[in-house]
Amino acid sequence: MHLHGTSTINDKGHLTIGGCDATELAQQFGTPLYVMDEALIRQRCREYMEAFRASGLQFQVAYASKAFCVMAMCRIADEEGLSLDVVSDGELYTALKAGFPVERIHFHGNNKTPQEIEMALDAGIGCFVVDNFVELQLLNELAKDKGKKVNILFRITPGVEAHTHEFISTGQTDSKFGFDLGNGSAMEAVRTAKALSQIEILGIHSHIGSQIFEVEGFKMAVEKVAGFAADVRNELDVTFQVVNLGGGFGIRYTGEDTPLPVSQYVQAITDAVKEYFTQHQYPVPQIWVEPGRSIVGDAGTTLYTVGTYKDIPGVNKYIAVDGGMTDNIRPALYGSKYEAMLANRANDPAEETVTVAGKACESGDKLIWDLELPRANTGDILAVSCTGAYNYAMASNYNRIRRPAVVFVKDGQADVVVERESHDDIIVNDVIPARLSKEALAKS
Ligand SMILES: Cc1ncc(COP(=O)(O)O)c(C=O)c1O
Ligand SMILES: N[C@@H](CCCC[NH3+])C(=O)O
Repeated sequence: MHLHGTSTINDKGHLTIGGCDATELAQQFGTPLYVMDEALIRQRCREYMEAFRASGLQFQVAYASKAFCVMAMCRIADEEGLSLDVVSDGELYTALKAGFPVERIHFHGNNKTPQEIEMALDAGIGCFVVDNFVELQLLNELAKDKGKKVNILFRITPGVEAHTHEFISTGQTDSKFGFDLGNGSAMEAVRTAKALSQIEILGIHSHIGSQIFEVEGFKMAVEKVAGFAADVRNELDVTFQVVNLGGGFGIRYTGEDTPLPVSQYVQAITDAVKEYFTQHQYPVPQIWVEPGRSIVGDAGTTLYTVGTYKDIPGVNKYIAVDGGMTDNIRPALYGSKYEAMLANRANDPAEETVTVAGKACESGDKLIWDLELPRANTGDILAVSCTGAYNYAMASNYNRIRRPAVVFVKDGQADVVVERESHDDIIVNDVIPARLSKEALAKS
């Protein structure tokens, strides 16, 4: 397993993260346990901020909180000077409760409810990334009711097609997100918004996909956005101050992944912005981005306790852990690959290839298909790396399995930032109607 961030092997042959012995963390906090390397999260935030500072452009780096949204993470994003992208009232509530400055929060989503819009307006949100015509009208009406003006970016689908880069999957025409550039609806959206009394047009937004390694897709998006901005200025006399290029910067889950350093993504984007906007004699706008995975992904490690072992001679060997698809749905959902090791026997040589299975009642509940490991024993601690993004965020209570705790580790200190769910948490929203109570049944 590749050792990310502050991870090392200590003289007991144990994996350590943030100066904490992972085997001891497992004992202290129980498993499954999400361990987040705080120094690595902060390092990634700083890499973005420094690369943008070096570009000389005005910018905002908005952490895409969908990747991992808990109050402690909002505090780190705030301390590091990032903005925040939220996509639901739940993420907004988390950020506000964490004291995140509301003017640096951006609200996304293709189907924001009236209640969500009102909550964001009441809070005084920094901007809405408007996705469609229904939202545009609704936003204007609700803002009028409240006597407020509201800043917006238009989310456009730039038509950067999947056939050029298979992984670029949200920027194409057939997408549930945004106003299409090619069919004229993006231009129509700007025309409509210009006539709406409460709407302040700040700029434009494009997000082309996730876990992207090359810079070409981003450059193509910038080229399209710059051309569109120039057309809008000519046709409608509207100048965009902000161009938001979304997230999608890839990370290394396994040796098959080949991400670039953050600074190279940022430089490619800022260079493209300078080049294409200057070509159109357009004032170079502020650049915003929305990285999620690349801020928190490789900072996360999940610790599990190995339970059962099953050898099907000549076919497969399974080790089962005390979590699985409920804390990491990504292998089952996308076929995602991960690396792992025995945290308590880090120096033991690999002896066999196993499939790591979860404990959910579902054949597809597998975390890793072909892991080289020493012969694992019941009670060993399995560490799966790169689980910081879209793991806790997408965790479920399937089979009424309780969601794990999350700890932040740094300089030998471990702090719980999310408590493990209790049995009572599992039933907290359950209601037994009076007619189904045991007493009522006894009477009938
Ligand atoms: C609009 C938008 N912004 C930002 C992100 C964050 O993407 P990533 O975690 O790949 O950086 C996403 C998710 O893909 C998204 O849909
Ligand atoms: N949840 C996805 C990414 C979706 C990005 C959100 N637009 C993942 O785990 O990789």
